Order: sequence, then structure tokens, then C-alpha cells
Amino acid sequence: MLLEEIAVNRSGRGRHIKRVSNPRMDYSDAFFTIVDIFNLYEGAFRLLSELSYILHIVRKFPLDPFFLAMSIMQNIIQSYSRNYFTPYRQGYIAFSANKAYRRMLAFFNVAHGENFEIDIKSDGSGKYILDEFVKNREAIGDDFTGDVFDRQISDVPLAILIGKEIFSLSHSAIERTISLLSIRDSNMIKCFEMIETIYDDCDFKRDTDDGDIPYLPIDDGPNRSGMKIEFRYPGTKKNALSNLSFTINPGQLVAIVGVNGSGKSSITNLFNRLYDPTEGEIFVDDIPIRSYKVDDIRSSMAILRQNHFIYPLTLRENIAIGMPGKEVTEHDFDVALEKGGAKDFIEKLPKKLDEELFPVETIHGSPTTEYQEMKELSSVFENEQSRGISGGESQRLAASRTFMRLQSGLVRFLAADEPSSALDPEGEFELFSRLMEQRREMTIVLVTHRFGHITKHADLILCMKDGVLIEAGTHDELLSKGEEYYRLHNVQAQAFDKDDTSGSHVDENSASEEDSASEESFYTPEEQCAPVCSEPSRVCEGNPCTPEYSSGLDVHFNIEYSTLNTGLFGTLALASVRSHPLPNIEFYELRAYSDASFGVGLDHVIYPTEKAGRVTALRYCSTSAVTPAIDKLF
Ligand SMILES: Nc1ncnc2c1ncn2[C@@H]1O[C@H](COP(=O)(O)OP(=O)(O)OP(=O)(O)O)[C@@H](O)[C@H]1O
Repeated sequence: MLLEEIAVNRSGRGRHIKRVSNPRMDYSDAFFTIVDIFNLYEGAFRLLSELSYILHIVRKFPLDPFFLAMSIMQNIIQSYSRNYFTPYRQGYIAFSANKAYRRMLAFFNVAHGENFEIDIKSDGSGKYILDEFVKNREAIGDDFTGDVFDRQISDVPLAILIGKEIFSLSHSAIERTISLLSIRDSNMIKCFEMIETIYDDCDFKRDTDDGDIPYLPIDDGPNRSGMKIEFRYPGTKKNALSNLSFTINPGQLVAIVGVNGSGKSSITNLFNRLYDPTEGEIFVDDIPIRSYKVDDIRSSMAILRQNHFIYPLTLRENIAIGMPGKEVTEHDFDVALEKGGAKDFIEKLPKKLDEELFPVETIHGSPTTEYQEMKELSSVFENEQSRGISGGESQRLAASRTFMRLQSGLVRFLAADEPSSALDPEGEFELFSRLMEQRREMTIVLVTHRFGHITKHADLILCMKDGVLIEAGTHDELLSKGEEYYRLHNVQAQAFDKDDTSGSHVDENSASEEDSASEESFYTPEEQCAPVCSEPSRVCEGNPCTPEYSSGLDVHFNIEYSTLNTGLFGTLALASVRSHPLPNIEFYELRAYSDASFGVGLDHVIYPTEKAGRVTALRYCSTSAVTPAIDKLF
């Protein structure tokens, strides 16, 4: 009779139902023996092929035997410490209270966060971010790494890398092969993705071709701009802007209007060379913009956008970064906060300007339930907790950063792309009034959906449709034409009018009268209150303020570890596939990245079952972990 039972397979890989006719004969044993033999052969085959590949590489590069030996030793130590070193074997929470480390991490995140790219380019804050990163890295003791491998890796990276590989192959090739198979679906894919990213970063080239004509002095007054261009976003087939031609005279106030997707923001993206036109030329003071030094051109402009992101720094620094690298006085802050409209809400925050809305998260840990009950951790959780602000407050913060920038004495051109979509009517009115006050000193371009206060005072209105400039002129001129601008204006006026008891159609001529009260009332209640999510990932989705402790170091570590070790084969393979010359810098980057994102620098470790402990784990984080990311932004 058949006996049915559930057994755990020998290698612990899972439960299997096995059917045996004789309890003494175990067919699953036979099956797993065959599997093991197969694995053995596969492991041996991998060992041979991988070894031959390594030897091939070794022959190509002269390797110092000392470093090779040291590399092998490091692997042995690493391998054993992983098994016996306490943090990897019990639940714990680790975090850093080290100011320099936290700032270093913040600037690392800023440099690598795609969200900040446009702001960094526009503000010209790349150098400041890099300098601050380096300063704080040095403050945590970068001058001595305490790790000969890190120290030498820039000189003989291949020795270390290949040493690691040789060791792991000779030490336990079959075991490694099996573990490789078991992580193939998850970690290996992540490893390759990370390696791709690293290579992409190493491949960086300056986004924008630089010119050689300086462009600085504000004494020359507001600038004259113009463009005669076609523009297509990279990787797209359709023109975002077609046959676009206009000139803005010095000191003019220009309003750009049009329906969604008509190309308004695309124009502002071209002004400071976030993109270059596909065809044609942009002129600044009658000289092609590409001839000027990019940094100078960007310094001479302030661009206030509808979407911006708050840096993981204090509010003080978030505003001061508008004038990067300059000494900022309390008076400068007062002016910026007052004009940007952020003063009142910042006053109400517990730490005022020293508040960090999105602090860097250094907390890592393995998922145990005990630590959740530990009182001493609550203040740590609280310190690293994000604090949301409203969309309107966020826009006020961005406006204050722009007004800080305007105090640099360099700005000759100001563009604002719907900077008030989340502001209340009063806030919007004040913001536009303050922006327009700058008119004497700089040329101003405002993108807006609102007809009235701005459009009526604009020297020039550009009305866009489907990427084409279909009308240009003043408010009165365009209304009297009775075409697209007239239509858009009327739609908005009617929306207001519907709520009016008269219910009558708005008279075009009366719309152009100096009746600011009715002009400023063109808001639906929804428009007045519509929040804007400036931090989609953190403010609007899910449970944004709860750091994900459960995705602790175990997972994190595995990925990083794999990148460094098992992933190195991927690196070599990828390198050969892509015909990379394998210069030192690439491997240097690999290690630097791993270190930087690994969370080294944690200076506290708390075990649920023991007292709070303190470890000194401040370690090396290479400058080049950030340099390529920043360089890409220039
Ligand atoms: N980064 C981008 N990559 C590719 N296409 C883009 C990109 N940004 C905008 N576009 C496309 O370019 C066109 C013009 O977009 P743009 O953002 O300039 O319009 P807009 O008038 O500012 O719209 P809105 O009023 O909604 O802000 C649209 O078709 C849009 O889909």
C-alpha cells in the first residue's frame, strides 16, 4: 500500500509530497541525490569557465601579489564576520545622530535624486552641493579610512576585485553557484540594474555644450531675449514647439497663455538651457545663447516653477540655496520670506527656519517586533519623520527661494511658470504683485492660466496652441481680434459669470477696464483650494510619514553585498558586452557607490534585548560617489 506523507527535503528547500511504497525506501532521496550531482557538475563547470575568464582578465592587467593576497584575506574575514558578527544575526536598529554624516547623506541624496535635477541646474547649486558633501565627508574623518582596500582601490582596483572573485570561486564555487541560482530572480536582477546605473553614471558627459562668452553684469540691465526655433523633447517624434519666433525687449513683462500641453512650460525650459532647441537659435542680447558660458546664463536667470521639491535640509538652507555659496544675512532671509509669502507659516513651525521637513533617514534594522516597543527609539523615529506641508505653503517656500535668488545681484531675467496654482487668491495676488515689482530691473516672463491681473498689465502676451504661437500682442489687441485668446478669456469669464445672479455674458470691453475686483474673482472655489502635491512620493501617496523600517538592513545589505561580490561578474560581463575599456574610475565608482548607499557612518546600534550601544563605524565615502551625478547637471 502506498504511504503518503509530507517530508521536508534534505536541503531545506521546501516541503514536498512524496509517495513511497516502502517506508524504508525514500525515492525523494534518490531524486535529490541526482539533483545534487547535477549541481555539482554545474558548479564545476561554472568554476572552470569563470576561472578561465578571471585568468584571462588577470593576464591582461599587471597585479600586485601583495594586494592580491590581501584581497583574498579580506574575503575570508568578510565571509566569517558575516556569519559570526552580531548585527547580522539578531534583530537590531541602527541609526546615526552624527550631524556631518547626516548632512553628507542629505547632499548625496540631493545629488542623486532625479527630482532635484531641474532645480539644481536652474539654481546653479551643483557646486555648492558637491562642496558641502565633501566638507561633511571630511568632517566624519575621510582622511583616514582605516581600510587598506578602500585606500588602494583607486590605484589597483582590479587586484581587489579579481582577488575577491578568485577567493569566492576557489573557496566555495559550488555553494556560490547554488546561492546564485537561488537569488537569480530577485537580487541578481537588482544587481544588474544597479550596475547599469553605475555604468550610466560613469558614462556621464556634460549635458549642455558650454560657450565661452561670459554673461554676468547686471549693470547692463534687463536682457533682451528672443527665439526662432523648433523643439522636440529627446526621444520623442512630435515637436513640442514648432516654428516659434518672438522677441522680448529688455524690461518687458510677458505673459504666456494657452491650454494644457500647448507648450508654455517648454518655452521656459529653453530659456536657461535645460534643453536646447532641435532647430534654430535662442538669442540673448542678440547673441546665440549657446555662445555664453552656461553657468553665467543660468546665474543671470531665476526660474520659478509650478513643480519643485523640498531638499532634505533645513528650511533655512532650502531658501538660502537660491543664492548658492553666498553669505546670507538675516535681513536677506526676512526679505525673501516676506516677499515669497512664507513668513507666517514658517513662524508657526516649532523650529521655524531650522525645521527639516524631510530629514534624511539613517534608521536601518532587521524586522523584529520588539524594537517597536522600545521607548528610547521613539525620539529617533520622530527626528527622522517627514513632516508634510500644504501645497500652498510649499509654493510659498519655492517663491521665497526665488526671492532670495533675486538678491544675488546677478539676475537679469525672471520666469515664473504657474507658481501660484495652489495659492489662495490673496497669496496669488501678492505673489504676482511682488514679481512684477522686479520689472524695472529684469525682463519677466510669466506663464499663467489666469486672465486678468497679469495679462492686463503685460507688454506682450504669447498665446500658444499645440506648440504653435498663434497670437501675440497686448490684452486689448488680442481681445479685439476675437480669436483664441478671446475664447480662453471668455471661458474663464463665463465660469465666474455663471455664479453671478445676472447670469449674463461678460462684455469684452468691460473686461479690459480697470476693474481689479472682478478680475481677481475669476476663481472657482475648487481653484482656490486645489492643493498641489509638490512631493508626490512622500506627501500624497500611501503612508508617507512612516519610514519603512521593515525593509531593514538585511535586504539592503544583501543587495549591496551582491553588487560587490557576486555582481562583480556581472560587472565584468557587462563591461565586455559593452566594450568598456574598464578604466579604474568605473570600479572605483562601484565601490564608492556601495559604500555611500550602504549606510556606513551609522554611529548607533540598538539591540532590543540589550542596552543602547554605540559603534564607531564612520567610514569612507568617496567624493566620486557624488561628482558624476553633479557633473551631469552642469
Ligand atoms: N519632458 C518631456 N518629454 C517629452 N514630452 C514632453 C515633456 N514635457 C512636455 N512634453 C510634451 O510637450 C508638449 C508641451 O508640453 P508643455 O509642458 O510645454 O505644455 P504646457 O502648455 O506648459 O502645459 P500645462 O498647461 O499643462 O502646464 C506636450 O505635448 C507634452 O506632452
